[in-house]
Amino acid sequence: MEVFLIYAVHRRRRLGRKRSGGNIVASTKRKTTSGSRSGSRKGAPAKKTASGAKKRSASRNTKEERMEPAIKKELVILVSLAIAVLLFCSNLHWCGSMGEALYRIMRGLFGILAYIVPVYLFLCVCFLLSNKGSGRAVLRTIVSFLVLVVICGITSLLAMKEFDSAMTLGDYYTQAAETFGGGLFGGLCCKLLYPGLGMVGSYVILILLAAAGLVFTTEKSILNPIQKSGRKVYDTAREDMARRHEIHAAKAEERKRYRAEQKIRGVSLDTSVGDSEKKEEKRPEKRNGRPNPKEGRPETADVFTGHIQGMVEQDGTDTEEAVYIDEEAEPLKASRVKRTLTELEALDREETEEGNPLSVDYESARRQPEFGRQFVMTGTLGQAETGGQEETEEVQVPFEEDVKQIVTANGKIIEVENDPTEVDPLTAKRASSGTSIFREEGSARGSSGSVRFTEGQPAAGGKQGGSEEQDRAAGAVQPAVKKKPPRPYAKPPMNLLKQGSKKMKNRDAELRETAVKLQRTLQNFGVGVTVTNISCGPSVTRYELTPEQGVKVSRIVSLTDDIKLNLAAADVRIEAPIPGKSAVGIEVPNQENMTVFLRDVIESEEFKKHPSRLAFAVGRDIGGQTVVTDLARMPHLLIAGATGSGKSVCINTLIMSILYKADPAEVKLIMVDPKVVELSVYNGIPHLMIPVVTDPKKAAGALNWAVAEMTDRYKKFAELNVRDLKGYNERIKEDAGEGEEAVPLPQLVIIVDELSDLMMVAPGEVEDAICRLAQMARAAGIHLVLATQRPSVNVITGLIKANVPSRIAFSVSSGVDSRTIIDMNGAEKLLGKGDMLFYPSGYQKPVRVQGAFVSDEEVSKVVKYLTDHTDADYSQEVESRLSTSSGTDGTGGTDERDVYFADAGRFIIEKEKASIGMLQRAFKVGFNRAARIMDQLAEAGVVGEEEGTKPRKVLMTMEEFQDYLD
Ligand SMILES: Nc1ncnc2c1ncn2[C@@H]1O[C@H](COP(=O)(O)OP(=O)(O)OP(=O)(O)O)[C@@H](O)[C@H]1O
Repeated sequence: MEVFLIYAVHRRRRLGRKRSGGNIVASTKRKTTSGSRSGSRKGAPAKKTASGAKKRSASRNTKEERMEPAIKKELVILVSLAIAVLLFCSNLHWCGSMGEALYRIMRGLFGILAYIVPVYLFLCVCFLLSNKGSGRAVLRTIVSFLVLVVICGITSLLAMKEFDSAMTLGDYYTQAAETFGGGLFGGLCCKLLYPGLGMVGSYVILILLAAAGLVFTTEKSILNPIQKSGRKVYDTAREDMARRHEIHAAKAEERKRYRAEQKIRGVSLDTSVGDSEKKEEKRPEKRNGRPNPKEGRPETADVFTGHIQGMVEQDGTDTEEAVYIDEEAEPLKASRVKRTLTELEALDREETEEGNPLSVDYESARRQPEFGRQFVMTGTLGQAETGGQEETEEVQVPFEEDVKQIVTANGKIIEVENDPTEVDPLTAKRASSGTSIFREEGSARGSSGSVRFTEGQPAAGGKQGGSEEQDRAAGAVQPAVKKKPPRPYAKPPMNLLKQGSKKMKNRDAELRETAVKLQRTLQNFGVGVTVTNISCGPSVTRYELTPEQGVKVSRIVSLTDDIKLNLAAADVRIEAPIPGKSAVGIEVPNQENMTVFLRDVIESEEFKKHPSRLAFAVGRDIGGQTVVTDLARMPHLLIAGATGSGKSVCINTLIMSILYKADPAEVKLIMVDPKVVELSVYNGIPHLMIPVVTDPKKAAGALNWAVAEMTDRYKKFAELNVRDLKGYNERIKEDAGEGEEAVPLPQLVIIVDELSDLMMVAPGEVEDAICRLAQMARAAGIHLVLATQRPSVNVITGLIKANVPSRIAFSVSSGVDSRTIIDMNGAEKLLGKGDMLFYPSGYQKPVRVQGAFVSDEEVSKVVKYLTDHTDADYSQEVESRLSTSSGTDGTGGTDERDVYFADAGRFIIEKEKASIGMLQRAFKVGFNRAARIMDQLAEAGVVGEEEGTKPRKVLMTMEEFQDYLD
């Protein structure tokens, strides 16, 4: 044991000494005291004294041993420093004759480098001392000396004018002591290299040697900094390039924005010289900022990317009124101006050929029946232009909504009888036979004549033109009487809709990370799964998991909350299992939602190639696939979801799909919007059968009309012995004789936004009509789309549900609501904003889809386009039926009061409380009937109006009520 202790102490001392001197001292001291203590314990004082002295001397010896090298080192440093300083001072001639001698030696050996030699020597000494015993340090020092020698050689070469082979090393020594040079060592290098390599070769070799020596001595690469600085230069260049790109893009953006801001600022076809001068003054302001205003007249209307720049010149006078229209922002105007400019070209050509501007006017006016609403303009030309003769002219002036007032260049004012906004200045130009018309809002430049406008018919063919010519010959104004043929349906252009960005963010890493997390989370709970597939949709990503053998699917479902917690997801929906796959789907919301723009879906092949006129661009599914369905096959659709979940947007996409796919002759729409604000925007489109119905009472009438129409259609089908609308339309086409035109029956879509409002007003009637339609209308080509915010059983009754097989569930607040809509949970986990469960008839399970998005602005643009290009074609028959049915819908009239009306009134007055539930219980009636009775009581003034959740006020006493009944 003792042996072991001694060994341990000894070892510690050795270790301590290795680590640091201080520690060694401490351990030695400890050892000494412990030794003395043990000695005293043994009780041998003499022995103790002797051994103590021995040990003290031993310790002193050790101390000395240890101190010696340190002092030596210090001494060496001090001495070398002294020598270095002495040499340095000698170089500066401060050290007398001895210093001079040293200086001469150093100059003789190293030449001009003698000044750095003292410093070099001192550094070498320090370096060698601190790396004592290291062979490599010695080698590096030697190499550094060689580097010094090589530098001396370079200095010699620099100092040398011509190489003198006769010079000895002694000459170099003495010469360098007096002049600039590399000294003896420099001379040695020159003598060795110069004869063989010449000046350049010697330089190259010496520089390379110096570089190599420096690299070896310093152990630092000299190429690294070069590389680094090269990279720096490259990076700076790249940054510069990127900045230039940015600036360029910003400029391009700015130019684009500027063009987009351009509107038609006016089109001047002025020809008078005086006016052209005035315009000269205006020009700089109008041109300001425009890109390259052209001079002279272009051959054709100049069309460049997204813009049209037209320039019109008359009688050789450059009027330089350019037309700037953003084709994207104002496609209607753009196309109109394009057309008008082409016509003007043709007109001017004809003017040149025939020299008769007036006849050209009529010809060109006749050539454009597509402007639709047209006017016959008659007027008297001013004296100045006609040379004192008064002339009456007629011209077809197409519709142009922006023009407020028209004043001819010569100061004529055109009075517009109908609506002054319906005049196109470009076409009006023709009226003044070569003189121009200048548009200026609210200003007139004197008047010497007037032009009167009367609403007329569009010129149709040569017949009309002929009569106009006769009229002109007679100088009389004849309003046209021919019935206006309907304008053909012009499908709205695609650029009215917004396009989504095609760029997809690379989310691979994120998806993989989530998949690993998901797998690990389930494994932590003892559920072994493997993620086999990931489908990344616009708003949700589905991870498909394959459970290991023996894992129950229900265990995965029960871990929903833990998955949510571990993935930090707002909500996850588990589809266990995915229909048709042996996998469980876990749907995790994306961090960033991607909007699916309607245009992208409408432009997809699926939609374009869809044969049905009722193709409905629904959106994109979880795999990013476009979902397009056929409303005719659904055949009725129920859309339900909480407020703000995306129902109205969905209805808008459905309507827009129809507008982009079907002609009004093929599909007609009836829209019911008790909320007033949602669908009223569509008023005026040619597909509408009647203006959007906003009165819930009329809505019941509209549904009843649809039932009557359905019955009527079935009768027609029976007459022709066909089964459905398709068969009927084919048959009448076949049966139509030559020259006869078959009028096919259109498909009819009835859209109700907010069914609950209708159910409140006329529950029985609405439910009956809906059920009858839902049961039978498919073959008659009548389809229902019902939307509601309240997925309660009072609104979506069992009957309605049974007869409306296709459903779309948007986000709802509870599983109960979800079950009311799609008979299963799931919609409560949706994210809102168009995230839907799409469950058309024929599907086994609902499919999660991100609905297409169309904004209100896009809808307004499309509607405006349609109202501008086609006429609304409302059915007078349906309208008149609705207006007569609104008062007798069976809910409000006193004749149709419920049999319980009087009893219910008395009951409520007695209880002094008016609640539908109370009536239900007291009279054992259903909610709808009780609500109807309550409405009748409110109408009679027995109870007040609904006040949200508060009960209605009771307003009559029993006597008053009795008086009322009497
Ligand atoms: N498919 C979609 N893509 C992106 N955002 C959508 C989508 N559908 C709806 N939204 C967003 O949700 C908002 C509300 O949508 P919407 O007006 O259709 O809800 P709603 O269910 O009709 O509400 P309410 O019943 O109160 O009228 C929209 O303004 C839009 O910002």
